[in-house]
Amino acid sequence: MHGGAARRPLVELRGVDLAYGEGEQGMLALKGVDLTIGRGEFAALVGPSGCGKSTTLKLVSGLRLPNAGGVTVAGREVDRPLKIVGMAFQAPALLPWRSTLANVLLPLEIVEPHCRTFKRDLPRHRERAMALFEKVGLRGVADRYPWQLSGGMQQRVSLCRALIHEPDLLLLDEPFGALDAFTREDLWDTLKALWTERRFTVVLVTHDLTEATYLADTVHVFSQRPGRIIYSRRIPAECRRTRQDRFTARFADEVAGLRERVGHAQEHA
Ligand SMILES: Nc1ncnc2c1ncn2[C@@H]1O[C@H](COP(=O)(O)OP(=O)(O)OP(=O)(O)O)[C@@H](O)[C@H]1O
Repeated sequence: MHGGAARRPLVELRGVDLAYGEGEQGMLALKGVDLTIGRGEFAALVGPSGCGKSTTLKLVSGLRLPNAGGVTVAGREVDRPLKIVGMAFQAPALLPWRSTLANVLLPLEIVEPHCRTFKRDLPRHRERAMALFEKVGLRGVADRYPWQLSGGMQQRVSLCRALIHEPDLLLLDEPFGALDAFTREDLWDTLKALWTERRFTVVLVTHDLTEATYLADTVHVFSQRPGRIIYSRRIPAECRRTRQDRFTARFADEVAGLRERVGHAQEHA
């Protein structure tokens, strides 16, 4: 089954190969990847280490171009880095000499077309950042520096920075991987609330099958390298409404089913 096929697709990969390096020195990271993600969908990419999940995000964002096949976002072929995406990674990568607010406003300050009117629009941007802070539980931190914040707070700031320009597409590469379990689970709910309200499209790379099952509409499992998608599973809505849903037999079955597929991919290297 291919999740999102029923909705208007926002992201499409068709027969995509991607190699790092050239000729005999080259290494094929992805081979024949087909993936469709519907507008407003929350997709998770899981699979064995090194199977090409992060590489897939690089292709979607235009940081890498495929050696074969095509990548389209919103119906247009991706042939250069996209400006309509927000991105967040495992390391929050905040600039230590900038306040929290200045970190969050950075994309608006440097990326076209926002940078042209940044000064003029600053009051509006500030207001939007404050509303985001409020939403993600970061009240009162605007003037603090990143090094004055906990790891979980820094990751919340990174999420705000990824969302400040109201992107249609949010790409997340293990954003919760380095956090303790309690903070991670709080952030799941923060992200879920933001997504439920705004319905941007999300592509989340994660090793955590509980996280994938709780957050995503559709989970895609990659094979061992060279990666391709070997299984796509639409997660029933009743598994991921509230945090209590994570403690149900239904949820456990979903996670177990995915674990089996990932295990199978690992065995068939
Ligand atoms: N810039 C690069 N140059 C050369 N090889 C690379 C580069 N980036 C990734 N690779 C290789 O491509 C393969 C896929 O990497 P990628 O980071 O996409 O996998 P992943 O599934 O995200 O891995 P993990 O789950 O361990 O984070 C790996 O073998 C990796 O070593």
